[in-house]
Amino acid sequence: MSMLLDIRRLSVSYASEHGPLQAVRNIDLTLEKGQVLGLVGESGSGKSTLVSALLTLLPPGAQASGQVIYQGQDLLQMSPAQRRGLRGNGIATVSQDPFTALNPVVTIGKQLVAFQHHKPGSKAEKAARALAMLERVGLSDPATRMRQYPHELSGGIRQRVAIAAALLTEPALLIADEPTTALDATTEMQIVALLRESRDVVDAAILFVTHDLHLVGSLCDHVAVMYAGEMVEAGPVAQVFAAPRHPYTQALLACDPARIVTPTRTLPFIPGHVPPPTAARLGCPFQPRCSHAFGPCASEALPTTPLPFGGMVRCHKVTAHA
Ligand SMILES: Nc1ncnc2c1ncn2[C@@H]1O[C@H](COP(=O)(O)OP(=O)(O)OP(=O)(O)O)[C@@H](O)[C@H]1O
Ligand code: NI
Repeated sequence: MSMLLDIRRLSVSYASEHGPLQAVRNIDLTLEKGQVLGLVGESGSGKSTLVSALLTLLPPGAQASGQVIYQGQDLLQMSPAQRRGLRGNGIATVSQDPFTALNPVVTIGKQLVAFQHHKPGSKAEKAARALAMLERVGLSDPATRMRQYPHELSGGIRQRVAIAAALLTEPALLIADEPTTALDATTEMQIVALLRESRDVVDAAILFVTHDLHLVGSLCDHVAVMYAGEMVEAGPVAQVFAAPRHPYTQALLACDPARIVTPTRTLPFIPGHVPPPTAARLGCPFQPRCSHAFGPCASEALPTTPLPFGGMVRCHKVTAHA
């Protein structure tokens, strides 16, 4: 497999009255062609900030440093024009709220044709492709859907249309940031199944952002775990789920409702709080909540330990026992 995305020492800070908010801290992350990577972490861990940085969509006042190398080019160094070209032709996104991707006053059909603006072919050919794609994402009566407006569709159908729109651009990277949060559990599983199939429709890598480890298990082959802006563990899902090394990953897995009794849609619960992004940081961010914490955890910079099958973990306890 070849490298598609190579994030190196990425840090992002937002400006605030109380000084800079360090939302993403020194993250290394890679994504290979064809991989489906789940990015997990509790609310506020910096997942969406990382996604905004790699889409170069950070708000004014935010600062990113490091490198985001996509198909050999550093996105952080590209001109806005270069990035626009790329976004239409390489990276596609599906967000939590498909309304943000769809224009409320234009029919679905017209929008799906417009999404292909940089692709060759006549309008009629593009409309035919749109129709076929709507069928492919599992919509009944796609011809009627083409004539409808976004508000005429249910949330689940809108999300399918948004995925169809993304796939029509034939992306090499599909980024889905909590695409199922607004949906009921049944529709959620249907959308996850659809995303799983999408990797065959186009030859895309998928970055799937969620706080739900259960969804990661059913969709992803790799997982990266963030905590308070830092990457704490990453690796193939099979390895990480079978033998999580970081106490935070262990706690998240232990809290996964699907692994306990009947699945619920509540967030995992670990006692304590995520440190605020304003805090100056020494040692491990999880230390105050960690039952395994010892000497160096509160004061010494986190070591990175490589794991078999390309994984890694950042934990003093792991290094001490290595
Ligand atoms: N535009 C912004 N300005 C200032 N601070 C921000 C901004 N966006 C996010 N933050 C802060 O950055 C930190 C990381 O937020 P982010 O949204 O990236 O986390 P997340 O992991 O995506 O959380 P969630 O699961 O809730 O979506 C949080 O402390 C958040 O309050
Ligand atoms: Ni988010």
